[in-house]
Amino acid sequence: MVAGLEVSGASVSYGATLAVDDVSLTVSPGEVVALLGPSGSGKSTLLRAVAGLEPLTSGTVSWDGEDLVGVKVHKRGFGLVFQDGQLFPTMTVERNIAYGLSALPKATRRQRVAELLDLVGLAGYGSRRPTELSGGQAQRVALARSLAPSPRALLLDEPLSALDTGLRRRLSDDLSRILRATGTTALYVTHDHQEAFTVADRVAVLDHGRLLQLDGPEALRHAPATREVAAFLGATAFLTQAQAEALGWTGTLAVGEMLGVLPSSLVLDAHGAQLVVTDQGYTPEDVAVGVRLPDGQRAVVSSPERVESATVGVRLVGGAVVPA
Ligand SMILES: Nc1ncnc2c1ncn2[C@@H]1O[C@H](COP(=O)(O)OP(=O)(O)OP(=O)(O)O)[C@@H](O)[C@H]1O
Repeated sequence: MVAGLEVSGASVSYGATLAVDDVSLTVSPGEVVALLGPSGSGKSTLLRAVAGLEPLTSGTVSWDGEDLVGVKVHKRGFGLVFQDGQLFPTMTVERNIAYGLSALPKATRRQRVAELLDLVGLAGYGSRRPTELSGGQAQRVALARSLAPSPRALLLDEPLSALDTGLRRRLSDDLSRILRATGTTALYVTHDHQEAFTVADRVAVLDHGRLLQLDGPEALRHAPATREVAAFLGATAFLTQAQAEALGWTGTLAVGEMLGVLPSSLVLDAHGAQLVVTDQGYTPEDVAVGVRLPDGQRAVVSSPERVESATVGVRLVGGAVVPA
């Protein structure tokens, strides 16, 4: 028996669309697993199936070995957080958080609400209405409300995606801290790589309803299971040992392996291989310089400034090892 959440051979169809295709995964107690994938990859459908909001076409969802198929949403013991926290607009923040705590004596309830407000950094906001909160504050309240009844697991569907980028980064750090401080078991849907890698212990990469890989951030970065996963994580080119060495790489590939070139794999080096600059784009931190590799593939190197010449010297210092 596997403790925690176990999804086994789960499929969900909408008519002819197979939205989730034979997915199996486990989330151990206290673990946070992110479901990451492009739009339409089946992340939300899988989460909704775990929540009981979507029926499985086949497979099972269980908790501590107890089959949950047929168990109603509110009987599953999971907390849910959605993109728009769906707070009750006429209730104060305090009453929103206390919503699932009606069984507790009043004093205990108050104490629990105060604890949660403190946990999400909103002590003193209890008497406000949701309309008097910023988007980020509202999502913090939604999180506090879901955590209040101490659910056995939290299911979060793009909880930060309605927020602007800066706030999303800060809140994903906070979320990660809060989930760990409370030892919460969580399944977390996002299409944002950075958010997934910040919040989760392990990341499940989905595409076309299939689970491509489920691993820790380190393993995903350095050893993606397939070229498909590497490309999704940002690899733009795949090199043989000889091609990598020609760019200054000093590592060794085993037979049947290739090196995926990520944006962090190349550095500027005046004495390195001279490559044609194909395009340049500003990011808030740097200039992403597109270069043409000798075999015609495109890669990206980070530069502090715009490159004014037609070619630039680069050296390959790393990459993701993938099966050829
Ligand atoms: N209620 C529905 N009826 C019919 N098809 C649906 C329904 N919900 C989702 N789908 C289809 O199922 C597939 C998976 O959708 P899902 O919303 O799970 O993807 P997602 O990875 O969460 O995407 P996004 O990041 O855009 O929210 C898509 O092809 C989608 O069009």
